[in-house]
Amino acid sequence: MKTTRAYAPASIGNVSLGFDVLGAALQPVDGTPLGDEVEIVDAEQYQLTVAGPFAHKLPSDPDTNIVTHCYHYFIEEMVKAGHTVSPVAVTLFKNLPIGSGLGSSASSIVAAFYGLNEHFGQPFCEDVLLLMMGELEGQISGSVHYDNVAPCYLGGMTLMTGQAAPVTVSLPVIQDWYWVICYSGISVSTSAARNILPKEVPMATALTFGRQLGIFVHALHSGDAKMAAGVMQDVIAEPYRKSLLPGFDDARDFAMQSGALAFGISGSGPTVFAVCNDRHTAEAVEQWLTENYIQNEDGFSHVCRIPSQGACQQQVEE
Ligand SMILES: Nc1ncnc2c1ncn2[C@@H]1O[C@H](COP(=O)(O)OP(=O)(O)O)[C@@H](O)[C@H]1O
Ligand SMILES: N[C@@H](CCOP(=O)(O)O)C(=O)O
Repeated sequence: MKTTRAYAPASIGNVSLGFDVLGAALQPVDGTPLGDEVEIVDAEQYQLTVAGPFAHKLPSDPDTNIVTHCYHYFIEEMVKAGHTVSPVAVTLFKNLPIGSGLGSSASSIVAAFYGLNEHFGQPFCEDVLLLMMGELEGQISGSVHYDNVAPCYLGGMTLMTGQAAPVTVSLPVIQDWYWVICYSGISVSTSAARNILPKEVPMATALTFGRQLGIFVHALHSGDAKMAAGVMQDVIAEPYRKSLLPGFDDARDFAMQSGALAFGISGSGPTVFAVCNDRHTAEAVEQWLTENYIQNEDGFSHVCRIPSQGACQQQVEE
């Protein structure tokens, strides 16, 4: 019986300066896995089982789990494309907290689509899979955005093109940077955090957004870390969303005074991230955030790098 196991990492959406168009995959430096996993096995009929530390926070009806939606969508597309299909049973290992700002739904979606594509012999190419992933992410958050699914699937830091092919391009990353992330333990719904944003932005904000994104991409390509960090401010979402994040301003003040190069909200929060030049500063910021930003036993923090690999297959235990 064929079994496929797939892992898809956590990610930072927006990265402060690229609302909905910029994202980065995450990998803790200590090697701890930080992402959802799926195991897919040939079966008589479709069935979803959930396991893992955050499984109990998922909707109890498997039909409302995003992984089930991914399965039906994938199978429909296979049939439309003339492929033969056979049912599978899926186990989702829900390792990422829901509503955390770490691309939790994206991680489940990417693990499911990537795993199914591998299981069925890669019927779909990268861009087609990405379009499917974005579509499903849109069903959860209320609008299609690729800033979590793209880095989660492909790894690295990715910039969305707004085109069907390529959906995304990979940016160079500053290899020296450490990315501290801290999840406070509370849940913030992405769709609610989108609804509090104004539907239009003033001209001055649009000009700042465009300038920052252009300069950031230029700085990454020329390896200018100082210039890149200098434009990592969120003029679109953070001014509104930080009211949903208790302790946000204190956390930013501490991180910046401690030598962090940038600080912001990961996705729609409540996870925050700090960019640091060296491991010592990163560990000091992580320790402070652990002691002061975390609000309950679900919270955690990690010092991370941006991995070049995104979703991957894992060895199946016999
Ligand atoms: N496999 C899944 N992973 C995460 N959320 C899921 C999953 N299946 C269904 N959901 C539902 O989707 C919504 C995800 O909320 P959202 O705030 O977008 O999470 P996140 O920002 O962590 O991706 C929640 O209502 C959750 O119950
Ligand atoms: N660009 C999106 C990113 C949401 O990320 P999540 O991890 O909170 O789902 C947004 O800012 O709404």
